[in-house]
Amino acid sequence: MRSVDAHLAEILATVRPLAPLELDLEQTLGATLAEDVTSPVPLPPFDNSAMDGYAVRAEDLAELPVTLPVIDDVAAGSTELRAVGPGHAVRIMTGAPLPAGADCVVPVEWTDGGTVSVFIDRRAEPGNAIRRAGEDVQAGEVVLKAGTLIGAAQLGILAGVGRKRVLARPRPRVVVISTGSELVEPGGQLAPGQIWDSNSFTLTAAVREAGGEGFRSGSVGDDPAVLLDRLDTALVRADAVITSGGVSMGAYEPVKEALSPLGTVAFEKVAMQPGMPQGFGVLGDDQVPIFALPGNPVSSFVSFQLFVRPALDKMRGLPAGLPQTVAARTTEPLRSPSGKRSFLRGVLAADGTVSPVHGQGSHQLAALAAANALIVVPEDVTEVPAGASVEVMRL
Ligand SMILES: Nc1nc2c(c(=O)[nH]1)N[C@H]1C(S)=C(S)[C@@H](COP(=O)(O)OP(=O)(O)OC[C@H]3O[C@@H](n4cnc5c(N)ncnc54)[C@H](O)[C@@H]3O)O[C@H]1N2
Ligand code: MOO
Ligand SMILES: [Mg+2]
Repeated sequence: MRSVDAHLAEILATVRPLAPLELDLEQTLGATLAEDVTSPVPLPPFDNSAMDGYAVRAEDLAELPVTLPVIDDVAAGSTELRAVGPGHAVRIMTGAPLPAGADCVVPVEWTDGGTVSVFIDRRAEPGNAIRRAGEDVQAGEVVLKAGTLIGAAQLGILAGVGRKRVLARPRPRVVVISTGSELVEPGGQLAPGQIWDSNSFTLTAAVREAGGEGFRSGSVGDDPAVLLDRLDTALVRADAVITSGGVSMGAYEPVKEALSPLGTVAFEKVAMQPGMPQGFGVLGDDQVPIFALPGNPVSSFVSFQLFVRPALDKMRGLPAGLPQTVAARTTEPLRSPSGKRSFLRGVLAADGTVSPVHGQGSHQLAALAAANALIVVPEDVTEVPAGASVEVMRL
């Protein structure tokens, strides 16, 4: 048997970061920047008002209350500005450029709101409610470094510095294929012996949660030839492929049968529970990674978290490794097979305790859905007493 760490190491040694592409701004959510992005201008580009109010000279507020003539009215976007002379006020809106001569803004709440003249009864210090040019970003400053994962805020600052296109590693495109002649699409009728296909949905959703683009290709039954045909189609658009089922010791194991002869996909027993039987390798001239995950729903889900997610991180140009763990105290005794790392499904509570869910079989998908964490029991531990500290991966 191969250890969890050795299996992941083999996977990470094989997968490569995707090549950067010029992406349209709107395609960049979840992509990873492949260039340092600088701002061509300072941000804000000009001194402007932080509040709706009146731009004045602070020296004119020396004696309060005071009434000043309103000589102009500037909205955000205004370009023709009259300078604020001594004893003058300009009505100004948030974001509007500060007129020359003014050195502070009096918020409208401190005034009578007048449009011809304004009555002010509260002092504003020089600089009050003014946002200075370059206060956020200097011209030429790097706002995002290569390697940054683009979320909503990062996408926002790309737009904020005027970028329409950026060089970034795209989200990996992953095709998900399930195998098994017992599978029926949800919504269809079950005949005796049949079940609804859940893995193709779970794994496609897991790809999306992990920052990839998931394409669900549905089930190919148990025929290795149909699988090979489906893989040919998938390879046209896929950066990686995931299959579920057909990798164990049965008489009909289409994934193993189809891929073993190619010599580029190895089927292993990984020393873990669940998820022991699985395969990994590459397909086609482009050496597209393929993850042949076990059919049991919990086994394929756990294998995804341990192996596919880090591989997708690497393809995205992000740091890649086993999911982080946190320490927790188990509320119940735990058992684990000797020589395998166990990933028990549990509920991690706010008080730092974790409770294994009822139903630890690798077919028990409802129990997985009730869990929010995997309790990791090392290979050399077979029993953990209640109250002991355990490592936990959040789901
Ligand atoms: N003699 C042995 N039998 C089995 C072994 C073994 O070592 N010796 N390993 C067991 C373990 S562990 C696992 S895990 C499974 C792996 O099975 P396969 O990858 O070959 O998957 P299948 O046989 O196709 O299906 C297993 C199980 O999962 C259900 N399944 C499959 N696909 C789906 C799907 N898309 N949605 C929902 N459920 C699915 C399928 O109906 C089976 O119940 O092998 C054990 N056997
Ligand atoms: O390893 Mo299997 O994944 O236990 O059910
Ligand atoms: Mg099987």
